[in-house]
Amino acid sequence: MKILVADKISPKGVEYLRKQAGFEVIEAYGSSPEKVLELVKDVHAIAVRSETKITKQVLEAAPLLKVVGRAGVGVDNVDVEAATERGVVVMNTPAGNTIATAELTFTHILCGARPVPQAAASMKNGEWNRKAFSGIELFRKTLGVIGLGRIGGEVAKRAQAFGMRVLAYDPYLAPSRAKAMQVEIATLDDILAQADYITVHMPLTEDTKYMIDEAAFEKCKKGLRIFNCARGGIIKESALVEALKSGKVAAAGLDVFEGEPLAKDSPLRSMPNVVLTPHLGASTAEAQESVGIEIAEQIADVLKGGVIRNAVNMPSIDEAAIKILGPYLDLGAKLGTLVQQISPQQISTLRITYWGKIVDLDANAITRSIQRGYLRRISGEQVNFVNAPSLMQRLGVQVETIKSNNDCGYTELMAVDVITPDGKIYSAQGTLIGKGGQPRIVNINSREVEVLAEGGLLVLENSDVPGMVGTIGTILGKDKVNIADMSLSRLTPGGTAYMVVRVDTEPSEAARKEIKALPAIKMAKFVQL
Ligand SMILES: NC(=O)C1=CN([C@@H]2O[C@H](COP(=O)(O)OP(=O)(O)OC[C@H]3O[C@@H](n4cnc5c(N)ncnc54)[C@H](O)[C@@H]3O)[C@@H](O)[C@H]2O)C=CC1
Ligand SMILES: O=C(O)C(=O)COP(=O)(O)O
Repeated sequence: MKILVADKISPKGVEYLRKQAGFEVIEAYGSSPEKVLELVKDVHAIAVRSETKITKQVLEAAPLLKVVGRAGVGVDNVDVEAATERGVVVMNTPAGNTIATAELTFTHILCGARPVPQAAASMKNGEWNRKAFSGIELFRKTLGVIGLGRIGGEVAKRAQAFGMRVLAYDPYLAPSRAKAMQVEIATLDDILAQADYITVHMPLTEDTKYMIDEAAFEKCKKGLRIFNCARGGIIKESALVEALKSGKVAAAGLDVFEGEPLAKDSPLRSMPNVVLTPHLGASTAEAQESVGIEIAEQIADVLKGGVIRNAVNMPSIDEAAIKILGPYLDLGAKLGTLVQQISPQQISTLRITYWGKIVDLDANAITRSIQRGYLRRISGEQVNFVNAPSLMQRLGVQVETIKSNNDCGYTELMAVDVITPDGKIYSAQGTLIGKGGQPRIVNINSREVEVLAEGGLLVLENSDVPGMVGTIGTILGKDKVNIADMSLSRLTPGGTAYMVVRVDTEPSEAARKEIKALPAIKMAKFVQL
């Protein structure tokens, strides 16, 4: 397995990857986009920070790629949608650089209050100027924290220790977290109107882009001090420059920019009351060691087929959950492929119902496994846990899941129904039986059956006439196909009967034709689970 370390991560992380049996590590930092396209052609994993861009083109140039690991938080440099479609897991390390970034933010806040960088630069110039560099205090001032997640929360704590009043705006925040943090929950307008200091800590999204623009600065107090150690573009740079010029903003501290690296001629570089750092939030020894080792371990786990942690494009499943979920994922995949093989090619809905104990499990993972099973014969090797939902969406199939509390007659049961555009339903139900959780199919197309969900199944619908079992047995015997298991079902004697025959090997085309040609046979399908 080949791993490309495309941005500089901790040597300990690289070392961890090198030590894994069968892993080959290539370190190539600062490569041009063309060089990246060349480097990825035979790699199974790529480790990045925020520099190397993993675009759609890069993903297309990497047919073996399974995982992109981001040693840090923001995945803005990765085309996550394209990765998801290609079944590539994108993962980050959400907590490893929280403190480092909170501390850098606080450094910026302090430098916004007291012009230490400017005073230090003047000392280096041989000056002794005590008049030009006076400041203000943080004590009893109001700090507006926009985005009270991991980093915003740590900044708020530090501000409280400095005796600041903290207002927080975060529309997704649970009131209990705000209460626990002892911050005042506010609207964005409250913050703009009341804050002496504002700091932003959210990802750059459609909602957060230019959240602080000309109109927002209009609403602020004169002399505002503002900081961005999250993502460039949350504060509109051109509006900030104007607000600094007019005196509306007294000081600003920026670690991130609309374009990185920041243009040499950016007006921000020459403004005296602005402190700039080149995206250093996560650049501490501790944070880099933490995220570097973490991402290396996460990548190794994925490549070895183990747990998937901190994926941003699929639910993460830990080791304990995998142990519990394993048999359900297997049963789900089998039911998915079974219904696909007994139904028409075009369907409009895949409806999944869970009963009993399964209702309390992480159904999201099982639902993905069912979709992966359904797509196995349609999308082949390309389908996996990551892209199964988006492939279903591309086919225009709606996926519905129902958790039912009704009595289903089993301790646990899952049903997969496909509904065709003209409203016909094809279905399969399964459960786990015994200590080891043996997967059993207990219903096909509303007929009760009882067969182990494994290997090949001959699913037959026939008129309930004497001698059918013998006839089928003889045809299969002639074909040297051994019967492992058989289940018969009928609603009324002499009506339509259902026969599910589990076979050790696949019947030949000739044998299948012979079965289909029998006058009593209404439907005959060979299904491979
Ligand atoms: N300068 C640097 O080197 C670093 C920058 N970062 C960036 O810092 C930012 C925050 O990181 P974390 O705190 O770890 O993330 P987080 O996910 O813990 O917190 C983000 C918060 O933003 C909130 N949010 C989302 N949309 C919002 C909106 N429209 N208005 C207000 N709040 C909104 C969310 O509810 C969440 O609480 C990210 O953009 C990350 O990429 C992170 C690490 C280093
Ligand atoms: O983790 C983040 O979101 C960061 O912005 C840190 O970026 P970096 O790893 O220092 O290039």
